[in-house]
Formats: sequence, structure tokens, C-alpha cells
Amino acid sequence: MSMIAAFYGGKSILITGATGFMGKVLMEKLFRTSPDLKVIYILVRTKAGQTTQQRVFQILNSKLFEKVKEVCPNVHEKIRAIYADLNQNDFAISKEDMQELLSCTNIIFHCAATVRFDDPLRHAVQLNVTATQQLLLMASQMPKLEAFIHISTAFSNCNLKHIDEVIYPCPVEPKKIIDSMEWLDDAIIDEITPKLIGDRPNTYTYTKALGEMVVQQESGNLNIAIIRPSIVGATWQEPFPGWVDNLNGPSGLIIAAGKGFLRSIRATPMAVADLIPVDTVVNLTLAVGWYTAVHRPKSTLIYHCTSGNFNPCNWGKMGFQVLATFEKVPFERAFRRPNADFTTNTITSQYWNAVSHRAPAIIYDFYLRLTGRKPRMTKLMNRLLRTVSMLEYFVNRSWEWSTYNTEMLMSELSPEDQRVFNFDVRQLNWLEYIENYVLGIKKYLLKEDMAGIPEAKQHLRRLRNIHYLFNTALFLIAWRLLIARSQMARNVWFFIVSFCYKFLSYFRASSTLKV
Ligand SMILES: CCCCCCCCCCCCCCCCCCCCCCCC(=O)SCCNC(=O)CCNC(=O)[C@H](O)C(C)(C)COP(=O)(O)OP(=O)(O)OC[C@H]1O[C@@H](n2cnc3c(N)ncnc32)[C@H](O)[C@@H]1OP(=O)(O)O
Ligand SMILES: NC(=O)C1=CN([C@@H]2O[C@H](COP(=O)(O)OP(=O)(O)OC[C@H]3O[C@@H](n4cnc5c(N)ncnc54)[C@H](OP(=O)(O)O)[C@@H]3O)[C@@H](O)[C@H]2O)C=CC1
Repeated sequence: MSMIAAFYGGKSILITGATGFMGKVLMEKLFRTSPDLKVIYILVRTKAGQTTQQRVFQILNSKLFEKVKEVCPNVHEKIRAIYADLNQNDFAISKEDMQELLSCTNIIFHCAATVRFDDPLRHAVQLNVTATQQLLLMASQMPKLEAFIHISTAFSNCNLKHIDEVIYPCPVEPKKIIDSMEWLDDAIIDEITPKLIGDRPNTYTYTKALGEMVVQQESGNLNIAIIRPSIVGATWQEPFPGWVDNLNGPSGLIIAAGKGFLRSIRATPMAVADLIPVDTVVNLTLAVGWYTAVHRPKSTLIYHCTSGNFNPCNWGKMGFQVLATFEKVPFERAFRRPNADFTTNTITSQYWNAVSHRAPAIIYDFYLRLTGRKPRMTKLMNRLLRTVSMLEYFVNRSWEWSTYNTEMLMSELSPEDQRVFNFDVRQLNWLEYIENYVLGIKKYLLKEDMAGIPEAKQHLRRLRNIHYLFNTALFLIAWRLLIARSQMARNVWFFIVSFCYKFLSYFRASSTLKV
């Protein structure tokens, strides 16, 4: 019997960010392994015209929850969606709901965050710092609370090369930052943002670091743990391989590459691609929840959920395997044939951006205009290249994360718990994982049918022929122009033609002699 699964039985669990990528997988696993849990409270806002109930309904009716419904048929009765907006005071939670949360909650998993790299500092602070502070305040008023698990990121200290499982202070206190956001206007905040984030690449990593400081400073008597996952990718095993539902991390770039939009990137092939499957992060999170509540460590423990030191994969290997998978299962209606050129040189990268990305976009837009349609490719390409430029920081560096606490926890688990809540990435086969990841993107993100593979392959063959034809035509035109204008080109042309002629005459003469 799994001790961790039993621990969550009868518990009232509060999850923030339950509608997000990680939150959904966390809920799914909780219901599947502990169907006798009492209730999961989720803080949900309304979005895209959907009420909180509609959003929950959609999640429960998704493929991700198919297995859960077999194990826990009354799952909808065990989810209590509470309207909340983490950007508002008291999260805009009604009095009655707040009362219920405060008096009943046993465990909190705080997953909500803005993960956008380009969020204005004010917004990132509001969600990643102030909301965390408010949630801690709520937690301190919960008499039955056994553990508060905060999800951070392994990149909160990406300005360091070696990162230990400790909290590194930021120069300016989070409280000062929170206060200053109240009275500074947007223009001044934008101006001081680069100075505040210092050698971090974006407001996301900076505010996640501030969030950790807040957790440390406001922990009081709470039983807290922090989990720091690296780049969270599709599921490895559970509930089934390859599930993914957003474009974050490498997923968006894999789509862009598979559709032939992105063919080159400034990336270091040997740099470690510290990807971690979302189900691995969730298994560790649940194990940490159990350990923190039951063993009540004296201080706040931080757990790195990374793959690099256990089972490293690099971007080169990843890119290679992604391309190999495109051969077997291509994406439909590609713009160009997929290709992946990794370059570490900025000038080469700019050259490829011009030749491989911008030029085809301009040509295609020209074609759209000619055929009376609205041009759109250049705009799309600009957005894509902007996205790529924001991710480049992470694919040109390697980090080392120490994992003492994560390893300690692994050794504390019973063999059954190690199996049910497996977070040992040494067992992960990268080639298989990446293949399933690409397949998952095709099925669950692009919603493409496997029956369309022959047609997609046929389309790629057509693109290859167009590519050859285009290049040959381009070469002939360039050569014709050159010959017309340059004596040297004419000489070279004469030399090549006479060389071929002599070679052919020799070949013909020697074959006649043999006869
Ligand atoms: C030649 C290369 C080919 C490669 C072949 C094979 C690939 C295999 C190797 C891949 C190597 C490269 C992998 C790089 C991955 C590195 C990720 C590292 C991240 C680690 C950081 C820490 C991890 C975390 O803690 S947090 C989680 C990470 N967070 C994110 O990833 C968020 C990033 N996204 C953003 O910040 C924004 O979305 C932004 C700024 C990129 C774009 O904002 P904008 O306002 O312009 O647009 P959106 O409305 O958000 O979207 C516009 C448009 O772009 C699509 N899109 C969104 N995100 C991505 C993405 N990550 N990649 C590609 N496309 C994306 C979005 O859907 C929109 O499309 P529309 O069609 O316009 O709707
Ligand atoms: N994905 C990754 O690669 C990594 C993620 N992490 C961390 O893991 C955690 C989960 O990330 P992930 O699931 O990928 O992120 P998502 O962007 O998928 O989910 C974010 C969640 O936060 C919720 N949220 C955002 N703003 C508000 C708000 N104002 N009020 C209420 N809820 C809000 C979102 O709700 P809604 O659906 O309404 O928008 C959503 O449920 C985050 O803390 C992130 O920093 C760490 C390392 C890597």
C-alpha cells in the first residue's frame, strides 16, 4: 500500500493554478491515486467567456481525466471550484468561501504564477510575489493546515552557474518591491526594471526568486517546502505518455520547427537541455507534500526537480531526435520541410534568420498578395523570432543543480511509493520520451489525426521538389546574370564546360578501347 496515497485520503487540498499545465496533472494524479480524498478546492478565475464551472467541466471531460473517471466516478463532486482572482485583494474570494477554505484546508499546493518572460514587472510581482504573500497569510489562519508546498522554478537563480537547494537573497527586499509597485507609475517601473532584474534574463525568473524570499520570510510556524522544477515538458508515463497542452518551454518551438517555420536557432548543441516531465514534477510534489506534513522538517526544504545531474540530455541530441520523429510522423500542412541548424555564432544566426526565416516569409507574403490574399507570414515570423530570442538565453548555457534533498526524499520512500510516485529520472529513456513528446504535440496540441500522416508525407515530398526547383532556378538566373556581366565568370564557365567535354571524350575513348 502506498503511504503517500493513503496520506492524501480524507484530506481537503487547496490548489492554485489548477487550470494550468502542471495543476491539471497534479489534480489528475491526486484523484487517481487517492480517490478517497475529501475535496480539492481550486481557485479559478473566469476566462475567455467561460465561468469557473464551465472551465472545471472542460478539464474533467478532457482526455487527461479519462482514467480518473474509472477510478473515481464521483470526481466532479470532489472538486470545489472557488472563484478567485489572485490579482485582487483577498483574491476576491467570497466571505463564505474564505471561511470554508480557512477552516477546512489540510494541504496547499501553490502552482499559480505568470510564466511569461515578458510580463511587465508590476504584473509579475503581483502574481508571483504579492499573491504568494497573501496566500501565506491565509495559510497562517488555517488551523488544520499540515503543509504548504510552493512551486518555484530551478531558474529563479539562473544568474548563478551552480545552484544549491537554498534560498539566495535578492539585493532589494521583496517587501520594498511590493510597496514600490503601489506608488510608482508604469513608465518609471519600466525604466528601473533592467536595474532590478540585474543579471537575470527576465521578470519571470526575478519575481520567482522574490517569491521564494517571501516564502522564507513569511513562513512563521507553517510547514513549508519549495519545489524548483527546470523546464517542464510533456508527460513521461502518466496518465499516458506525451500529454501536453501549452506552448511553453520547447513545445512551441517544436511546433514551429515541425511546421517548417523555424529552421535554425542560436543554441549550443552540447548545452544541457534540462527538461523534466510534468508527471515527474507532480510525483515529487506529492511526495514532498507527504514528507513535509508527516516529518515536519525543522526548516523550509527546497527540492530541485531537474534531470541534468541524473540523466543529462543536450539540445543537440534533442533537436536530432525531434527531427527524426518528424520523418516518421510529420505535422500537417508544413510551410517548409523541417530542418534544425544549431549555431552558436550570432552573425551566422543573423544570416540564417535572414535567409531561412525572413526571406521565405517575404516571398510567401508576396505570393499571397499576388493571389489577392492578406499577407501574414512576415508578421508571424517576427513574432516567432521574438519568442526565440527570449528562449535563447536558456539554450546557450548549462547549470548545475544540487539535489541532496530530492535524493534524500527518494531514499525515504517505500519501494511501493517509489513505484507509484516515481521521480527517478535516471530511468527515463530520452529518445523514447522525445518521440512521445512530439507525438503528443501532434495529437493533443495540434489535434492532428494520425490518419493524415501519408498526406503529410506527400506534402513534404512536394515541398522538397519545390525547394529543389526553386534553388535550381535561382542558381541558373544568378549564373546567367554573372556570365553576362563578368569576364572571370565567363572564363570559369568555359573552363568547366571544356573540362566536362574532355572528361566525357576520355571516358568514351577508354570504353571504346575496352570493346
Ligand atoms: C532549428 C530549431 C528547431 C528546433 C528543432 C527541434 C526543437 C528541439 C530543440 C529545441 C531547442 C529549443 C528549445 C528552447 C526551450 C527553452 C525554454 C526554456 C525555458 C526555461 C525557463 C524556465 C522554465 C520556467 O520556469 S517557466 C515556463 C516557461 N515559460 C515559457 O516558456 C513562457 C514563454 N512565453 C512567453 O513568455 C510569451 O508567450 C512570449 C513572450 C514568448 C510571446 O509573447 P507574445 O505576447 O508575443 O505572444 P503570445 O500571445 O504569448 O503568443 C504569440 C504567438 O506565439 C505562440 N507562442 C507562445 N509561446 C510560444 C513558444 N514558447 N514557442 C513558440 N510559440 C509560442 C502563441 O501561441 C501565439 O501564436 P498565435 O498563432 O499568434 O496565437
Ligand atoms: N512550465 C514550466 O516549464 C515551468 C513551470 N514552473 C512553475 O510551475 C508552476 C505552474 O506552471 P504551469 O502550470 O506551467 O503554468 P501555466 O501558465 O500553465 O498555469 C498558470 C496557472 O496560474 C493561474 N493564474 C494565473 N494568473 C491567475 C490569477 N490572476 N488568478 C488566478 N489564477 C491565476 C492560471 O489560471 P488561468 O488558467 O485562469 O490562466 C493557471 O492555472 C508555476 O509556478 C511556474 O512558475 C516552474 C518551472 C518550469
